[in-house]
Amino acid sequence: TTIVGCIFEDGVILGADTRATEGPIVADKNCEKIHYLTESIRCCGAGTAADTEFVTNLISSNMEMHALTHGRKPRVVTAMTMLKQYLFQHQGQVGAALVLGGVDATGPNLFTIAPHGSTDKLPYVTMGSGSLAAMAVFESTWQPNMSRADALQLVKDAISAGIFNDLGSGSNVDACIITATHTEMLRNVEMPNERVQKERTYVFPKGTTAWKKEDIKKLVLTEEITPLAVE
Ligand SMILES: C#CCCCC(=O)N[C@@H](Cc1ccccc1)C(=O)N[C@@H](CC(C)C)B(O)O
Repeated sequence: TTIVGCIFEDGVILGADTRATEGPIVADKNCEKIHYLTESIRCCGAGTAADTEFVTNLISSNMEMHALTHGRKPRVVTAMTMLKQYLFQHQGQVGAALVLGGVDATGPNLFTIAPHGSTDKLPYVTMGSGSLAAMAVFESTWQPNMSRADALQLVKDAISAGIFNDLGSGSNVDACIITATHTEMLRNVEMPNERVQKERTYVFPKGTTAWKKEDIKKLVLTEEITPLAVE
C-alpha cells in the first residue's frame, strides 16, 4: 500500500493506491483505502485489510456518539486519540497503519498512527510499503500553502510513485479533498493501469499441438456392490 496526506491552503488532501495483496498475489485490483470517519474527517489505512476496515468503522461509530453526547462538531484529534489508545491497548496486534486527516474547528489537521499506537502530527505524511517512494516525491515538491490543483497533482504523483515502484502498491489512484465547507471523494481519480487490447489474437488453428495418443479409462462397476452398513 501507498497512502499519503498533505495540508494545502484550503484544508487537507488524502491519497491512496487500490491494490490488496496476499503474498505475491493481487487479491483486489481496485479496493478502497480511504475510509469515512465523519463528513469532514477521513482515514487512509495500510497493513492488514481486515484491521484497517474494522478499526476505522469502530472509531467512526464512536465519533458519532461522542459528537452527539457533547453537542459539538467532531475533531480530528479526538479520532486520533481514540485510534491510538485502541491500537496501543492491542500492543501492535491490530495491524493498522493509518493516515488520519480532516478539517475541524481548529483548522486542517493531519496525523499518522502506527500499529503500536504512536502518532505524529505533520504537514505531509506517507505510510505503507510504498511510503518511501511517495515521501521522496513529497520531500522534493511539497510547500506550505499550495493551491488545490497543485496539492492534488502532488498527491497523484506521490501515489503514482508507489504504484510504479512498490510491488505492494498498484492499479489506481484515489484521492479525497477536505475543506471547511466540503469533502470531495475522488474515486479512481487516475487509472494509469487500464488493461489494453492485446497486440495479437491468441487463437491457434487445430493441429498446432500434435495429438500423440488417446487413453480413456472406462469406469467399470464391479458386480458385488458392498451393502451400506445398516444399524
Ligand atoms: C483476501 C484478501 C486481501 C486482504 C489481505 C490483506 O490484508 N492484504 C494486505 C497485506 C497483508 C497484510 C497482512 C497479512 C497478509 C497480507 C494488504 O494488501 N494491505 C494493503 C492495505 C489493505 C487495506 C488492502 B497495503 O498495506 O499493502
